[in-house]
Amino acid sequence: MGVICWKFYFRDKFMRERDLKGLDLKTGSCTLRQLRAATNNFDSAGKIGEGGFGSVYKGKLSDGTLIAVKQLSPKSRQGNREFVNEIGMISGLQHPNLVKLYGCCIEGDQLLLVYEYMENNSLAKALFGSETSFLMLDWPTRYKICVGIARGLAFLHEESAIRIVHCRFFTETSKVQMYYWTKI
Ligand SMILES: Nc1ncnc2c1ncn2[C@@H]1O[C@H](COP(=O)(O)OP(=O)(O)OP(=O)(O)O)[C@@H](O)[C@H]1O
Repeated sequence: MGVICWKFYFRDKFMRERDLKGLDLKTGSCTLRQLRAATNNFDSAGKIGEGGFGSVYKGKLSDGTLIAVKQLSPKSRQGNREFVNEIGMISGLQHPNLVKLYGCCIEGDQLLLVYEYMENNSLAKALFGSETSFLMLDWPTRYKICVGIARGLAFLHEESAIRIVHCRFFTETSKVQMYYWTKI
């Protein structure tokens, strides 16, 4: 049994490394050590969400930049291949209404994506969250949020170098920055 697990582990690791080598990444890379330091060793107190890939942690780099670190869970419904696709697709995309990808980290069995931190978390939490995350949004602000989302989607669908159809769009997938600047 142990030998089979060992074989699968190394097969997965090899395939992931092979997939990543083929990608022309237009993003930086971070070390696991940097991200451990930034997130206080992935302290559960700093966990800000859970998505299809796994947990998301708030962190602070040594230069003071706030970041959101997505950690691929070994039990992730989405697999290594989707993770690699996400890096490949979004690493080259830039738009004011897309969350910036600062870099990624592939070390040992850890797969991590590092994004700009969005102060007000997800739109879902702003609209339907608990007392601490709920935001009182007036109609002009809601309108501004909708326009931001529409601009981001229009960019992905029609303006970016590679056309991307966002198939999983929910209030959870849009993030709200300070002053209600919305990004997807
Ligand atoms: N950049 C960020 N800044 C602040 N909070 C974030 C950020 N990214 C994710 N989060 C929080 O983590 C949660 C999960 O995000 P995540 O992007 O992993 O999942 P998702 O939005 O469902 O998309 P997917 O799983 O398809 O990548 C979000 O709902 C939000 O609460």
